[in-house]
Amino acid sequence: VLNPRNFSPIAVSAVMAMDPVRVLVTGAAGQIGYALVPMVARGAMLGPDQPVILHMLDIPPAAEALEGVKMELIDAAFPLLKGVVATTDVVAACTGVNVAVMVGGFPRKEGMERKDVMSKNVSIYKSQASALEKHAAANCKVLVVANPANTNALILKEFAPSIPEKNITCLTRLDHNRALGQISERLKVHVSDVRNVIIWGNHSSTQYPDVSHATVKTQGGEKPARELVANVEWLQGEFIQTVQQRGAAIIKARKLSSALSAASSACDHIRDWVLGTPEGTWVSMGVYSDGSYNVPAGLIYSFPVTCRDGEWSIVQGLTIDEFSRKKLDATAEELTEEKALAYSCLS
Ligand SMILES: NC(=O)c1ccc[n+]([C@@H]2O[C@H](COP(=O)([O-])OP(=O)(O)OC[C@H]3O[C@@H](n4cnc5c(N)ncnc54)[C@H](O)[C@@H]3O)[C@@H](O)[C@H]2O)c1
Ligand SMILES: O=C(O)C[C@H](O)C(=O)O
Repeated sequence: VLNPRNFSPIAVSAVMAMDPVRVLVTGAAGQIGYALVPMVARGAMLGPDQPVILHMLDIPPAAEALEGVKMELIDAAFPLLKGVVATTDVVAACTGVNVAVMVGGFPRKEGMERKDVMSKNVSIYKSQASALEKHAAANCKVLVVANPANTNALILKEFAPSIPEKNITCLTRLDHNRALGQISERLKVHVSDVRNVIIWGNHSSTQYPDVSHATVKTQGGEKPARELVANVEWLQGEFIQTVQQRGAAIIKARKLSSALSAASSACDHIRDWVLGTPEGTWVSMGVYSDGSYNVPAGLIYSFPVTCRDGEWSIVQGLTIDEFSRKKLDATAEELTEEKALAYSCLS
């Protein structure tokens, strides 16, 4: 995938003349898909100058709806959109894709725990892993959105051994953005002035939204968010629970899971991965653990990362206090259990 930030203005116009990037969205007839594909076609994912070809996959019962989404994409006359593949054939969907956003699956309904949806989803991810491995472009970047996102990504990684493990990630950027949003609401500051929150672990209610290193831009300079909030009880209680439970709160309110915020955060995730994170800013991504921060290796776990030249790196050297340590370990434990459960569903 091209990185327009590496080009001079003259070369950026050369990028326009280069090949479009092929972006796969699975579950494209669903509600996240419907919010996501226009964002991709408008350049919110890969930049305002990068042409794209959308590959949209869904299952046969959704084929007619998928065709309708394709009709709307044509009707919207997006200048960056150079083609649309709408299919129920996984091979056609995966062929030649540079970016794969895996949204397809069975969503959690009100009252369901995430574990309830696991068995329905891990078998989908096992079979789609093989299709991506065989047919996607070399170096395809994969983002798994469908829940259980971390464990689906892990299954995809395990059953697509020829895709580099660094290329398989899951979405915790929505949780990251939710944490930024809560701090901005509390302090009545603009959300873009808050940075460097961290989501550790699972995209579930055991995730640990951590503001220990977060800062807020003020007229007097950059200040620690903790100092400005000045309420440890709120930070260690209500704030964490609100972010952990936000997905459930949206389901309760909408009777559907979050869609526009999930789609927007998926664009943020890929954009920063491909184009790089701003200097001094990190974001949260679910990535394959290398044992950093004593998180067990071999899990897809959300860490603070910076991105450059299309590669993410885990931010190293952050101090972890005793409160945080317990939270990091609890969410790792849940992921270890999910991994075992996923394998038992597959066998
Ligand atoms: N990681 C996150 O932050 C996050 C946030 C919100 C939702 N989600 C998850 O994203 C997923 C999608 O949510 P949604 O609201 O769009 O659901 P949805 O039910 O509206 O859409 C899912 C789509 O996937 C399709 N699908 C089912 N099986 C498929 C398969 N094998 N291949 C391709 N497509 C398939 C369905 O037909 C449907 O069109 C859910 O698992 C949801 O829990 C994750
Ligand atoms: O929790 C869910 O299933 C919904 C989704 O993952 C979300 O965070 O909004």
